[in-house]
Amino acid sequence: MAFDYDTIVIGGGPGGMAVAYGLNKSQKVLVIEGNLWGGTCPNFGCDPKKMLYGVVEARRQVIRYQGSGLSAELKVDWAKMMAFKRGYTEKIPTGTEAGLKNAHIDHLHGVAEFIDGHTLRVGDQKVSGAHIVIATGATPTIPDIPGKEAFKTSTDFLNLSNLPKKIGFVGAGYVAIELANIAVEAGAEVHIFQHNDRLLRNFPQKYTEQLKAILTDKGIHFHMNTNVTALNADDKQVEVITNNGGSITLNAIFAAAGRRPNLDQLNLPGIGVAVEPQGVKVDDHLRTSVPSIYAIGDAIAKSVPKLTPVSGIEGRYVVSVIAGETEEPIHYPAIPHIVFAGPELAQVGVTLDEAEKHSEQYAISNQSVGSWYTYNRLQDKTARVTTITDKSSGKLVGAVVLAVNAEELINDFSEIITHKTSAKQATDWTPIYPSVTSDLGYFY
Ligand SMILES: Cc1cc2nc3c(=O)[nH]c(=O)nc-3n(C[C@H](O)[C@H](O)[C@H](O)COP(=O)(O)OP(=O)(O)OC[C@H]3O[C@@H](n4cnc5c(N)ncnc54)[C@H](O)[C@@H]3O)c2cc1C
Ligand SMILES: NC(=O)c1ccc[n+]([C@@H]2O[C@H](COP(=O)([O-])OP(=O)(O)OC[C@H]3O[C@@H](n4cnc5c(N)ncnc54)[C@H](O)[C@@H]3O)[C@@H](O)[C@H]2O)c1
Repeated sequence: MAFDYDTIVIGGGPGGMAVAYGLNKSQKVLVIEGNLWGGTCPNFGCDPKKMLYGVVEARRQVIRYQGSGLSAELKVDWAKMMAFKRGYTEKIPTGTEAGLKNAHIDHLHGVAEFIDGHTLRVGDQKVSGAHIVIATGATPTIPDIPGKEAFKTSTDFLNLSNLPKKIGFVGAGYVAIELANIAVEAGAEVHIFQHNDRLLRNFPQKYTEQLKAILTDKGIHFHMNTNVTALNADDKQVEVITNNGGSITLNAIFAAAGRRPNLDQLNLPGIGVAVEPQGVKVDDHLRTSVPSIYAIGDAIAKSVPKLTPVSGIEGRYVVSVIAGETEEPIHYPAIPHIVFAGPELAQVGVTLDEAEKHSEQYAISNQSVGSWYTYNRLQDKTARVTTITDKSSGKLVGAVVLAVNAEELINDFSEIITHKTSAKQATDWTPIYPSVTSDLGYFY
């Protein structure tokens, strides 16, 4: 049977793009995008978030240096900071589309819906492919409570033209903590409502409690064990009603209670693709229950974190499966994850909980490093690093870092873990001195 395309990709985010560019060399490929070319990460996720984070962190670093040679009092100009962000994001959709044109990859703007395992409807067009890859990402979950129409999302936050005076977040995960930190540093009164007593559940509690204390010192109000039960909004303000009988009036409330896969418009039940609450069900070759259809990225149910690099790994893996280059199941390297909260909290590999449970197998080294040269230089007094080594091999298998520049050390640790580097190999070279990497030898 002849199809219009060898492979059709639904979703023009990091996952979908990895598939399109990977297969384009050998196949006729089509990418379909229903919203902004480039997807969540560069338009309303990682990249714009980190541009705002960079500005507020620069101000915070000046505060850390008070008494060490800097004394300026800096204020965040929200409108100018947003203009800086827009200078980047406004070019993303057209730039991404231009990249597809230059690479001669066919692309279609519109929302795709399955007709059968090989055919899609996009508006009034029908297109068919020998393979179809679902790379549709995820979208914020809106808590189902009376007045829920008043909820704004992370996308709205990253587009706010003015910073509201008093704002709240429902949830205490990555999105809430990162955006709350930006808002409080920029001068807002910030409230976080979390239904249990745990923030950032994917990180060790000892570290999240330390981060919570730091963020509380910055002025964030944590309302733990608190359910938001209703919202009562007018044009200017929103009354947030909670289960413990209280209420607080804010100028904006953001839903940051997780993200759900974008599957509603695909007609997956209609064509027999199995779905779980966390996303499309896939096997260890990222095949769905319909053999011609694969799924990747934030749209799938999986145990690894839903992050941009993971969507990329899965996209490149599906390329090799579809191209017939591998029959091996997908193998994930050690995947670092981080919350950019000034300081940054990052983790990779075997978790601290796991290491504590299996003390016969793992050795844990927990060090307060605030007085080390690298962290003292930055006046990062609360910096802390935990390394986890396998007792039998002596090799590093996990790490947690809380520091203003945790992204750097965690990247080093990830590389060491991924390549199963021995302590000798890890330190048998000459990094720049002084630098984060030149400290590696002290962790062994
Ligand atoms: C505020 C925020 C901050 C983040 N920060 C980080 C970070 O610092 N680091 C990190 O690694 N990750 C971060 N993430 C997560 C990261 O953005 C995602 O993991 C990543 O974008 C997933 O890529 P994807 O290709 O799977 O999906 P997406 O990037 O979501 O792309 C999917 C695309 O599919 C399109 N689509 C959906 N349904 C259809 C349809 N039926 N037809 C056609 N097109 C469709 C969507 O419009 C979208 O453009 C952040 C996310 C958010 C929200
Ligand atoms: N730095 C990063 O890499 C980064 C940044 C932002 C987002 N992300 C990605 O986006 C995903 C979504 O982030 P997120 O923060 O929305 O989700 P999350 O799953 O990290 O956190 C959701 C939080 O909301 C809480 N919650 C759920 N329902 C609630 C309710 N009704 N009331 C109060 N609290 C409630 C949960 O207990 C949890 O603490 C992340 O899992 C991650 O994959 C990554």
